[in-house]
Amino acid sequence: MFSTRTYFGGAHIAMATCSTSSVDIEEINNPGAAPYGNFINYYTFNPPENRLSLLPATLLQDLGYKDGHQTTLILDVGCNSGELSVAFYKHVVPACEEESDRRKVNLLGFDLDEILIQRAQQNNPLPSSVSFIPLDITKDADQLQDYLNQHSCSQFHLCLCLAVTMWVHLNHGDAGLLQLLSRLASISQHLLLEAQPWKCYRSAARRLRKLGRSDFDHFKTLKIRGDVAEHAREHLERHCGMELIQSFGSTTWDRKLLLFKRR
Ligand SMILES: C[S@@+](CC[C@H](N)C(=O)[O-])C[C@H]1O[C@@H](n2cnc3c(N)ncnc32)[C@H](O)[C@@H]1O
Repeated sequence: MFSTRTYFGGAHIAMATCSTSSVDIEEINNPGAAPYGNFINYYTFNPPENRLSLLPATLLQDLGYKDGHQTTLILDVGCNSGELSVAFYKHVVPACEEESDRRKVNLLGFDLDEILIQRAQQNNPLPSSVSFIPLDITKDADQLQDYLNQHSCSQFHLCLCLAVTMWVHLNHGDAGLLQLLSRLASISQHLLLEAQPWKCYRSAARRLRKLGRSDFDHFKTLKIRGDVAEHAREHLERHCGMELIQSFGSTTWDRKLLLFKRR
């Protein structure tokens, strides 16, 4: 196992070393430097707009969460330094809305990397609506239940799980990936999922070997491989009571944004 944050000569390899335009951060970054995908400079390579441009600003209304009738809770899994969390919030809750309406939409972001969470907390421009906590989703999720209880809700209305699945999969194996999906499905009405494609796994493992470090704990024994997003869809639909309701197309990194809904 890796310690949560170990740096080996900087967290990224220069983009100039990459020859194809579709190469993405999980391929160009040094996984030895950020073995959980906890890159310190993630948003310099993957600005929030890359994904937000695919999502309608009316997403919450489209899902039936409108007119401030109820508290709407959003969960951001593996939120890194919080830039996408805040940008997503601003994207779906326009600034022109009354402050009271903004308060009715609350976003909780969490990440296992405490330093990234400190940065997210320090730079948070919307502390009355957006909050960040350190949490490893593969361990204990009591804090998520506490948050739901505080807001008198049984589930998050929308859960974002963007560019996290590969890191849980590589570090915790097939069982860890399926547990993650099951756990998120059990606490969410809607789940927006961006799973990294298999080519990113190969690149992450290759980079680690180049550093002379042992492989990710589970890479060679993974049975879930190939079309990971399709495997995730199957698991969510067959075992978690969710259904795919929309695909928002592919990002510039060739990743789909899949929206699931509790049946
Ligand atoms: C590639 S970044 C993606 C950040 C953000 N979700 C986005 O898409 O912009 C992956 C993040 O997942 C976090 N992460 C990985 N495994 C995690 C776990 N078990 N629990 C919580 N966060 C985790 C990493 O620390 C990292 O910040």
